Amino acid sequence: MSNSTEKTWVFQATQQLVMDYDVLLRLMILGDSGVGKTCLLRRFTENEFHPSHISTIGVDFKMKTLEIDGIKVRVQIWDTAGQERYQTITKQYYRRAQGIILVYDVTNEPSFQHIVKWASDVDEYAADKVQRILVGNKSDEVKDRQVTKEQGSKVAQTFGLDFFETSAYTNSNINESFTRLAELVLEAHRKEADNLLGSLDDYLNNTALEGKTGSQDANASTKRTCSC
Ligand SMILES: Nc1nc2c(ncn2[C@@H]2O[C@H](COP(=O)(O)OP(=O)(O)OP(=O)(O)O)[C@@H](O)[C@H]2O)c(=O)[nH]1
Repeated sequence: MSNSTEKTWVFQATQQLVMDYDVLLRLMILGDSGVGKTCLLRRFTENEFHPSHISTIGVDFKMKTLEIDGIKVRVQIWDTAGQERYQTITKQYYRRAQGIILVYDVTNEPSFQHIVKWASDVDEYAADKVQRILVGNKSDEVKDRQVTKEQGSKVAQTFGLDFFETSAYTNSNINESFTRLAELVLEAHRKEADNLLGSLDDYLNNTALEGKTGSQDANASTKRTCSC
């Protein structure tokens, strides 16, 4: 391959990568050790389920692209360790998350009670605008259930969160949960983007008007409008 062909190929490949999505979102999964955070993520990104529990060390992440309202949304999802000893590390990632899934295990009452603690950590360490949903995982475990759907729903209502019961094992409500969180983040940030675009429009309209009324500035305002 000649040098210039190689450069063209690299440019095209890079361009392809760059064009692969419209928006990048950063989501995060929090909850006690063993509630199924890694399994939820693997089911969502790879459609796989692993019956063994290998505790996450620190933070891991996976990516997936979704299409929401015609927008290609690339989601980067951080899977955090539930074990207490990694909390100093994981808390360092909270601030950059735009959306957080708080997970408990419906067969494990203490993991449900700890949701209050996870939610207060989010309040303390995450960004003000962070979007959150509540997930009760392992809904397939009918016999061993300790937390009812109504209890989950009530806590979600108290915190003002959307609520899903999921099963990474049977693939129930997995896409729905992740997609809902991505939608909430998009909504929150779209308002911001719309406001910015609104201000830009106002600015351009005003400078265009100035251009019509004031002869001195006419050229300058036309240039500003064109360069956008
Ligand atoms: N029955 C059932 N088991 C599940 C489900 N999700 C996860 N598990 C099991 O629960 C155990 C823990 O799952 P993990 O995904 O490793 O848990 P985790 O929350 O990532 O744990 P840490 O990394 O220690 O924080 C594993 O044995 C999984 O197979 C589910 O939906 N149904």
